[in-house]
Amino acid sequence: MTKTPQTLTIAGSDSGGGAGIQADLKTFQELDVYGTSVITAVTAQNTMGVSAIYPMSAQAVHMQLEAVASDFELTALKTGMLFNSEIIKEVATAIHKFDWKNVVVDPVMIAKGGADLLQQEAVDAVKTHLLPLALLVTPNIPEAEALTGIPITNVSSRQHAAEKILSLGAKSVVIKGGHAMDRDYAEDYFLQANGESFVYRSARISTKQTHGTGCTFAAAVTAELAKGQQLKDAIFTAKQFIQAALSEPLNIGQGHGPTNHAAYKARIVEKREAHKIEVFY
Ligand SMILES: Nc1ncnc2c1ncn2[C@@H]1O[C@H](COP(=O)(O)OP(=O)(O)O)[C@@H](O)[C@H]1O
Ligand SMILES: Cc1ncc(COP(=O)(O)OP(=O)(O)O)c(N)n1
Repeated sequence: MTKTPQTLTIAGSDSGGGAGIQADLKTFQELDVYGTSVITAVTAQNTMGVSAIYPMSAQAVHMQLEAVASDFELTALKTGMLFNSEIIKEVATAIHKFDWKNVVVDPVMIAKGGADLLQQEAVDAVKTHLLPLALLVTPNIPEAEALTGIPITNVSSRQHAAEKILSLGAKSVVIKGGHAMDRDYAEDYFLQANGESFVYRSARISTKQTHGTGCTFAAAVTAELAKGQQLKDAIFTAKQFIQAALSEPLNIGQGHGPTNHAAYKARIVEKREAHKIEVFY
């Protein structure tokens, strides 16, 4: 009997359900993998912003990691909001100890409303302890700039930043283009250590319902890796997943509403020419 692929998200809880652990588990479910979770922080959050953050102790994170490791056969995992360097070190130690593969690092730093989801002191810990363990790192443009110190203003600086992230030890990187609002497309740039690169481009959807796009994208890549997909195919599926999730808004909440995780299964992207994903080499 074939086993359901088992995955893990190590991230913060979003009480509004649009990002963090909640977005990850919904994405795992929609893509037919079993999701486990290690909660690093509890945020009081809704579509209008983050009003409080309660980080878990390193010991609480440690015990959750041990519990998951002792019972599940993980074939991929992702990290999201890790908040401080103590938690980052605990997570890195577990990845080493349990020899977990297919590690997707979403270097979450700042929420849409401006709240710090990673303490400033912890940026170096992400670079030193986590990036060398990553099969894939998925920064948005501001996160890639913070990791590299390179302002991303054009295709060439984006490539330069991606190269610098690989030089920190990650095996591959995708710099997501959601923040390049001046374009009528949303373009993600992928580069891996052997020099191979791809650009994934879709039409930019004009919507306020964008809360949790980054978490959902990284969770979709993780789910596909857990099923044994090649990295570049997993990223393609994730791009389709987020395009569908953005194109069928739920219109929930008064601020930046959540994306619609259920839309991908309805195969909306494949049916609409305007929502096709183009891949450039
Ligand atoms: N308005 C949009 N239309 C289409 N795709 C988008 C839009 N905004 C973001 N995306 C896609 O969502 C994913 C997450 O990107 P981004 O918003 O940059 O990350 P984050 O949520 O971490 O800031 C990427 O695949 C990006 O191309
Ligand atoms: C608990 C928690 N984790 C991560 C985020 C950031 O999510 P992201 O997908 O980058 O989306 P936005 O914050 O840009 O909507 C979060 N807000 N909360």
